[in-house]
Amino acid sequence: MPKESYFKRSKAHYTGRVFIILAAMKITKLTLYRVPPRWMFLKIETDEGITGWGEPVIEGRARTVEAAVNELSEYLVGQDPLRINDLWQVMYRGGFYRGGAILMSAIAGIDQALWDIKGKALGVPVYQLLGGLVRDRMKMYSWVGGDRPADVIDGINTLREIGINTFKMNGTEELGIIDTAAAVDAAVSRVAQIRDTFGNAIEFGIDFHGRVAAPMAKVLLRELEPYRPLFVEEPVLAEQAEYYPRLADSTAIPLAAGERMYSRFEFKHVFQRGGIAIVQPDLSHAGGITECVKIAAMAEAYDVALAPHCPLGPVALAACLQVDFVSHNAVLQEQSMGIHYNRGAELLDYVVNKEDFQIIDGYFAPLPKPGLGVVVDEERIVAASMNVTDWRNPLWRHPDGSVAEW
Ligand SMILES: O=C(O)[C@H](O)[C@@H](O)[C@@H](O)[C@H](O)CO
Ligand SMILES: [Mg+2]
Repeated sequence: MPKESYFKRSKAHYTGRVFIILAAMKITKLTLYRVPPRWMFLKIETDEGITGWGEPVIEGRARTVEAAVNELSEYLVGQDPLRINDLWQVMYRGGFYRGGAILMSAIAGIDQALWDIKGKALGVPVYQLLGGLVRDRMKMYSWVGGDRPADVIDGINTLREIGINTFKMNGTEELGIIDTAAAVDAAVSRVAQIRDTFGNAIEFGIDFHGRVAAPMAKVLLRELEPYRPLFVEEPVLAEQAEYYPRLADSTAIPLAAGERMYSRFEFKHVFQRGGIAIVQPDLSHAGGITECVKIAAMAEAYDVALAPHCPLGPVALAACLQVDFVSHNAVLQEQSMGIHYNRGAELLDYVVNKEDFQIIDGYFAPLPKPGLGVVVDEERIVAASMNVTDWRNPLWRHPDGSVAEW
């Protein structure tokens, strides 16, 4: 049992005349665990016996993020974990270079663990520290169809049996900058089949997954429009963000993006240019809770919805839900249960309080426990980290042998 928490101890010394400032809590150790299927958990320990957990990872580059977290820990050990804002600014600004997938994912996982510590020290869920609940439950969605979107109908039928009615799938397989009518027809017929089978009883987003170049995005959006997908995600790669407003002008389908943008300073250009109806920052890639609540607030000012990206593990999902429950514009939460990447471990395999992640009629309830609200099975994490292979995303090539976007 952790020693009496920092704040309780401090309160006990409030004499009415003087508040004896006790030595602040200190970070004592950071430990990383790479585990199947492709996740990495971070444990931050303190001298008060309170431990926080985070999930810093870039899928396929876990060891690179591990190195970044270890470099940041040189500063963090000995610091007060409750000074989250200052530590975030030091991690972001203190190394001169900033931003990008690796550094922002390292900061994200550390930030998640710091919020976990703070909530545990005060005995409240993180959402209470961010102003309390803005909703009573949070709508979620599930992946169907895998990398090469096949048998989506079976996948949808199976998940509907447990009350899920909102889905996401890949829109295409490899697609050339300019591709054929047959490739377009394959993408459209799959979506037509969903609407034919389920009508409006279900909703679905289509992830172009960065596989579609601007010329083909315009063609596909036009052909998909009659089937009214809930959104089209990453209609083009984030580095082609200048196309978002132009593509948005060509379609009524809401466009979504954000998993490959890593800070407010990237999202602000998207907000200013317009075109994106739903932003999808990833709580484990975009600087963590501290940064994503700011992105959510910016989005709300532009009447843009929030749907945090989360194909990862339970700590990342818990961090997403803490932001969802304080953000008025949060509309949908991705989660990785049954996702085609989860080979070797499933979403809740490392979680003790599985019941808190129950999906009821396609919704999550607020996580009730202090901190992020996830109680990890540390023994299982440590054991799994002993025998882990490095996950890599597939390398796709076009028929002519050139590299294709996966
Ligand atoms: O929307 C999603 O979940 C993502 O596009 C997801 O498929 C990728 O981020 C994948 O995790 C990269 O390795
Ligand atoms: Mg995506």
